[in-house]
Amino acid sequence: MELPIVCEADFSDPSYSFVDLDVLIDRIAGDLRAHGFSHVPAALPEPLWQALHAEVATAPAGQLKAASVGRFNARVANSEVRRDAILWIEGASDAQRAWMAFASRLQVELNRRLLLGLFSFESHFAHYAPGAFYKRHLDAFRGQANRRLSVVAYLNEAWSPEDGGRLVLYDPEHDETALAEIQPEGGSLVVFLSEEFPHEVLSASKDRFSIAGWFRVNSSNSGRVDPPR
Ligand SMILES: O=C(O)CCC(=O)C(=O)O
Ligand SMILES: [Fe+2]
Repeated sequence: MELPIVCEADFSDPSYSFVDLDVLIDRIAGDLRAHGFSHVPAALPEPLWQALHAEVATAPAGQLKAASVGRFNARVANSEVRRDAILWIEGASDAQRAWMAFASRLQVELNRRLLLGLFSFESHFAHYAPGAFYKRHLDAFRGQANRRLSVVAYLNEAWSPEDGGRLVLYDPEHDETALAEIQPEGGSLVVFLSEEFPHEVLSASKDRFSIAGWFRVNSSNSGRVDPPR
């Protein structure tokens, strides 16, 4: 589930490659530096997000599991908090490997530019059936967690404002203030500091598909001071 990045081999269909990856990563890094979050519409190549959409939308019944909340052995399904169903991405297809190769590149480049110390990446498909939501939450608990950066990619064709399903990002200082309300349009990408931004997923009137992922720092080092000389 949690895979240290070991290589950047490109296994994938050439139509999955990013045309201007450096420009995209520069933009994400600049936004993170200035605001702590980034929203880039039409970030992913269309053939890639469409292939990912096809995988999750046609997954055999029962492959996606009710998502849970809480940490470690306290994890429980809690349908009052979230109602999505998830499937972990572990490289089962060219499209999954292309997504993971993108995440790997993002990890390396953001570490280089922002010194975030990102160490590993995990991500899952998510399906929000009509009416499903994810109430306001933080992806990491300040001080304890090793989730440092959250990434969400949307996989929905022809989404319109009336369909609902927006991601609302709240201001870390005034958590009644919405900083951004993001439509889950296919190919768009949202990246934000996991410990900083409370956020929620509003219910939608149709099926909503996405990928949610997290970069972690190395838990065996986090919070430790340097050893004495
Ligand atoms: O799908 C989204 O817009 C965000 C999902 C989310 O917040 C999560 O899975 O933690
Ligand atoms: Fe979240």
